[in-house]
Amino acid sequence: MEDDLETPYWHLDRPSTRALRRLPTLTLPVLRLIWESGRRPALVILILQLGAGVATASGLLATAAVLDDLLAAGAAPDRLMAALPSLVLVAAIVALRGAADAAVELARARLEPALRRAAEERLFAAALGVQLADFDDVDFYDGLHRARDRGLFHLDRAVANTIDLIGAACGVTAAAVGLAVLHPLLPPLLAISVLPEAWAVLRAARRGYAGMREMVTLNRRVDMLADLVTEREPAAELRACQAQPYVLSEYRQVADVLKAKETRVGLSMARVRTVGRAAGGLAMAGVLAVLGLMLHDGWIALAAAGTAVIAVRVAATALRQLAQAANQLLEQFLYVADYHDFLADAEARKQPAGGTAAPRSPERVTLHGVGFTYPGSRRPALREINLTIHAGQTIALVGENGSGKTTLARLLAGLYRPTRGVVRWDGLDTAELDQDTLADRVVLVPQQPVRWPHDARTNVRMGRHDRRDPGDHALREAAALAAADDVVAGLPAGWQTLLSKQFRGGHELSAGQWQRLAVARGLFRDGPLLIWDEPTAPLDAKAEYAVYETLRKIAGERTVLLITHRLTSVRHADRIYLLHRGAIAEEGTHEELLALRGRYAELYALQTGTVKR
Ligand SMILES: Nc1ncnc2c1ncn2[C@@H]1O[C@H](COP(=O)(O)OP(=O)(O)OP(=O)(O)O)[C@@H](O)[C@H]1O
Repeated sequence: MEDDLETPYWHLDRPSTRALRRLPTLTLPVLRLIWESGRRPALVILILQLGAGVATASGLLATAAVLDDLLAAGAAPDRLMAALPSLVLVAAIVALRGAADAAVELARARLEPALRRAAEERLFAAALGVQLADFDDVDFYDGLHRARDRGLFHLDRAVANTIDLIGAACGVTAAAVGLAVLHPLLPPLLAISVLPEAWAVLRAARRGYAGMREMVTLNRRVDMLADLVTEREPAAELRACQAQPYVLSEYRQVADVLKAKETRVGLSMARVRTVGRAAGGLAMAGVLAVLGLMLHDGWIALAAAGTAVIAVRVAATALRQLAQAANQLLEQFLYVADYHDFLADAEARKQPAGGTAAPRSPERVTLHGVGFTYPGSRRPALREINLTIHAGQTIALVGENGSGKTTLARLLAGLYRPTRGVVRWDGLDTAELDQDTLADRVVLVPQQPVRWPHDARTNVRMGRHDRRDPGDHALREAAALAAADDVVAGLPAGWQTLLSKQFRGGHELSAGQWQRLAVARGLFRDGPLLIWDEPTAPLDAKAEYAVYETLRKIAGERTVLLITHRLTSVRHADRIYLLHRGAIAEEGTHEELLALRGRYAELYALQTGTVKR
């Protein structure tokens, strides 16, 4: 198990040091995103941070003036009166700084949601813009999930940290400038006083970063287990298999290793910080001693020395914040790099828009020597497929599990592009057709339809969401033809019933009821080429009969491609293709295939109980 944890099969994302090296180049896209999504609040924040820096520097100088007046010779009331204007100035600057900090908070409240929204939309648009085959590409899929689950989250925090970083940098600079004005020797003294702690913070950051890289895969495994334990989908089977103890023990194995690693890294970071703090204390004592000497030898006035002590403390605090923000940014940029890599990858995969419009209602769909291999697979899922479908025909695809039926249906629907050969619509290569118009002509009712977490109406209308349907006539007709009207009639709020148990008031349907809605969705979509992939598998006999009646009614007006394991349902098809291991093994009408006495005849005999023993 330990070995499995170190080199696990679920280790898809290899953590790398690239983010560290790419830090400068990664900052640019983040800044661009800030600029594009929240220019005004970003500018306000920048100006306010600079203003706060100037206020800090002037505050220090005004403090020096106050001390100067207070420490001058003369009666105490006179000295106080002399210091009063500078005191008022210090108070005003402190108030201004406070106001600037509050205004930064307000601007942040505007910037961060705007940025999150923009980043999310980019990710969604990129994911929606790629082709189906990209989702079968493990690298792409993993990149998408890293970008979604961690990239977005850390992008948000990276922006917050960038703001803190700028604020802290302004604070350090302001303190250094204030000190330089008091005496040119003071900024180097400041540097000496903060160096040990800066070293410690950076060193601790590097250890934390290295530890985080080690733990990426373990955390990923815990995330996977968390999904398994908390999601609704696996909940039933997990319990039915009584797999709870197994899942919990698997969690413990990973979590124990994770805990040990986290503790080791945490302790090591704490040790480095403690050493840094101790060294920082010593350095500060040294600085104070040097200040004392300067004071003793008359290099610096008492008031300036007092201010210098305040300035060094201000700078040390700001520097600590700066190092902390930089430290967190190092980690966050690793994930931000994932986000940007995903966007770049999706952009490269995006299909160029345009091309010739697909025929409105193709007369002939032909496949010439078509083959298809899934990304990352060695064995082709389809080989040398040659077939022609004429308008108005009903074609059936049959064959054993895994023989390639769904893959072929998706190729015909234009969802996959052949890796060999060509698909033509009326002689036109579909790869060169405008993909939007191609998709527009196709209706696909898939094997596992989406259960849209919306109301029943939207579930059906989603087939063609922009279809105008005054009075819901088409909606009701599609529902009646798919035997989905009964389902809707039984819902507590009819068409308005929310179909998702994940939300309050949601209603759950049975597998067959969902399937009826999916068939209704396909009928509502309407189009010249209908592809039905196992449309009736979970349906009861009555609903199945209704669906096949509908199919028979619309056959002739539409071209229908039907995939099913129930051979009795395809007897009337104009042509039946039997797939075996990705190739067409037999083809013909039902009678021709029976006469062949091959695989089809054997399967048919098995299903109808007429098999000879
Ligand atoms: N997303 C995928 N990535 C890689 N290989 C896949 C993918 N989907 C299917 N395959 C493989 O392609 C082959 C054909 O699968 P396909 O789903 O087309 O079969 P099918 O005939 O529709 O099966 P069934 O009757 O079980 O629905 C199978 O060997 C399967 O393992």
